[in-house]
Amino acid sequence: MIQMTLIQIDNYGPWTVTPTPRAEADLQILQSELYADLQRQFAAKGGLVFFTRFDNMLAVTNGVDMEDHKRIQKSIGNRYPITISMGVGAAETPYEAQRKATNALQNYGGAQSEDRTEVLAIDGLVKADESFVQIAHIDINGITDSLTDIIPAYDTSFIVNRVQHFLMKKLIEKGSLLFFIGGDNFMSPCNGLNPEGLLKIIEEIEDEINIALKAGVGKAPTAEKAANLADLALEEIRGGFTYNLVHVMKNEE
Ligand SMILES: Nc1nc2c(ncn2[C@@H]2O[C@H](COP(=O)(O)OP(=O)(O)OP(=O)(O)O)[C@@H](O)[C@H]2O)c(=O)[nH]1
Repeated sequence: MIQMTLIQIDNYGPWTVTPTPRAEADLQILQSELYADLQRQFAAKGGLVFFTRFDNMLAVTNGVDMEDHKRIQKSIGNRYPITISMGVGAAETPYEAQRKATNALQNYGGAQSEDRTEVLAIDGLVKADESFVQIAHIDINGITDSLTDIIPAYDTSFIVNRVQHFLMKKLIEKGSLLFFIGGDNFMSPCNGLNPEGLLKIIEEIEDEINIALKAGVGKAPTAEKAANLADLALEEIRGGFTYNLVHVMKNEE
């Protein structure tokens, strides 16, 4: 079972334009600092936050309990000019877990409802003995040599965004999520997706847009361990220890 948390800034839209539109640079600083702050606090408990849309962030939070969520929520409220509400859900697939988390929060009212602040809506938490996270770290082959050092930076960004769209569209059909994490890298919480299914998606994308991908897959009880195993599996592909385009590493504990 995987646990996903939706982190939503309370009543953020109206706040950004009250009393007049706030300087965009200040909003970018706030969003970036909030993301880093949440990443640090959830990572301390083995979680992993994806910036998603910044006003709405999704995190894999296996091992992060109700008290942990409350403490993080209170800490943000103490130090920021905004507050956050959170929804938590658990399921066999990441898509279903985030759907439950979102629905739990939506039941407390709208994102811009003035009556809804610092809500913690828990649909379900993963039990320790059922905690399982599968994460794929997906990377574009040789982007530095083939694109970054060759074509204009914006054109490379366009291609990376196109790859992201194709991956999201194909992975959502398997109940998996996909997040851009920087450079030419994506992470996919993908409980329930077998390596053959991921390989098929990689092959389809190469056929459709001529972009070669590779993926390390990590399986562990927490996001932190699964992501690290995915990184190690990806390094094994880079290092030529395997010629597979999808390489899996499991938690040995
Ligand atoms: N967030 C994140 N970014 C990474 C990671 N590894 C690389 N990057 C980013 O991705 C960019 C490209 O790095 P690489 O993927 O190693 O370069 P590459 O040219 O694709 O080489 P290969 O991946 O070996 O084919 C770097 O400039 C970083 O911005 C990672 O593990 N996490």
